[in-house]
Amino acid sequence: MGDTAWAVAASLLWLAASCYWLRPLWRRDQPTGEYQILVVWASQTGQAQRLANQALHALQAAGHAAAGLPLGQVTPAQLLACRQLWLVASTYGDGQAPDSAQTFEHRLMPQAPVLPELSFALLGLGDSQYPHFCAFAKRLESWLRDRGAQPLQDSIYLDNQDPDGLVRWRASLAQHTGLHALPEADEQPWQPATLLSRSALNPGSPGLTAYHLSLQADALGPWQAGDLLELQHADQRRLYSIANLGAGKQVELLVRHVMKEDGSQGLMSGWLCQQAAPGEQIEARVHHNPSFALPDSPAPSILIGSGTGLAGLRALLQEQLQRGQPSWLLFGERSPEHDRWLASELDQLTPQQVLLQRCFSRDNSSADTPRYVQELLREQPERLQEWVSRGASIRVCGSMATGQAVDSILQGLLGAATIKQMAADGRYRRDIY
Ligand SMILES: Cc1cc2nc3c(=O)[nH]c(=O)nc-3n(C[C@H](O)[C@H](O)[C@H](O)COP(=O)(O)O)c2cc1C
Repeated sequence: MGDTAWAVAASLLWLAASCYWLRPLWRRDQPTGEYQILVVWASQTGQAQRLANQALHALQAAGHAAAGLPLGQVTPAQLLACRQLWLVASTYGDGQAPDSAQTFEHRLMPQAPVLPELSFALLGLGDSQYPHFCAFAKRLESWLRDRGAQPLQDSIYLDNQDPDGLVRWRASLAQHTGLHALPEADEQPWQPATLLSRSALNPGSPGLTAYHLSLQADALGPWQAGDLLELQHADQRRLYSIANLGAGKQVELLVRHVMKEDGSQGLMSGWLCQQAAPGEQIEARVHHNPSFALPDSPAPSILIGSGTGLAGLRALLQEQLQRGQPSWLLFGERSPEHDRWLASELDQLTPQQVLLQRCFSRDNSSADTPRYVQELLREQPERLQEWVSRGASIRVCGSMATGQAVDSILQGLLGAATIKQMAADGRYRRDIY
């Protein structure tokens, strides 16, 4: 093709892309959905999704034509056609929408027409220890009110799964569905799990010791990579990322032995990492977290994390190995001598199976050596582009600080729009804590 032909082709492409992005998203003449009631969730780690599913089952059991879907998949036509919206939304990051709902907030919300025929009930999930409590759910509420939608009741903002708020939400569901006995929350029953083995992952590390634990749990039921295990002991409950695939009856965790500044230890981690002897039992149940699972269609994956964030990434890596798909694993810890976690297992994988890159915050070998995973990533923009263009999904697991630093590098290297689109498509997900 000559230069002129290239220029014409490029202009046509640009015009088509502009028309796509600038097309009116909210049109009343679009084909309408068939459901009068929509139950919609915006969830990062599955809790909002579980509560929304419970609401959906209640509405369906009462004979309503209701459909459930994640906020990121709601189309303008569906919202314009439906009469009642039940919405459960968590807040993530620093007052942000969960990753999968970001496109909805930034692209669809600003363009919405008035919705005076719509009624809504909203349940916000959050934690008041964060400065922007339930901020995303509150933005959704004021957006709906601005658009003329009518609240069915006062919105409920749940602080850390506060039981009173949950009772109010269940009561409002019962009132609107006409059902007296609501289906129980979509929780798994508690099951006994026996501690089988415990080994230190980082003996001699300048950081707190972390352990690789294995628990026998015959009645636990299946789980998939990305799911979490909730443990209950002495009135304490904690959620941990499951570190292995759910084929057998043994569930593995990577747990840091938490020591507080006053010298006391974390109650659950103290029990798991020190007090419990092999053979002792604890109660456990699986929390499904489908949004962190890998997309259904096989593709490469980029797994980024630090510390015990390796747990969730290891389960995903095992799934990739089973699928015969390559992974790029970037793992950060403290000491190059003592923090090569799971080295005997990871180092024997072939470069075709996993491109393994470690970095250490206390690595003094040279001033230029990357110390954090975000620095490792920043050094390799071409490789990142190439993996993403091959359809790779990105999963980030670890501390909030790591998650945010990686996010800003990814936005810088791939562009904010690409990251938003990848989040909406399930190709970019974070499990950070
Ligand atoms: C990394 C992280 C950031 C969070 N940020 C906020 C926040 O800014 N405001 C808030 O109210 N809750 C915040 N939360 C609490 C979650 O909204 C709360 O745990 C919720 O139940 C999660 O629901 P989900 O599993 O559906 O995502 C945060 C939780 C995590 C793990």
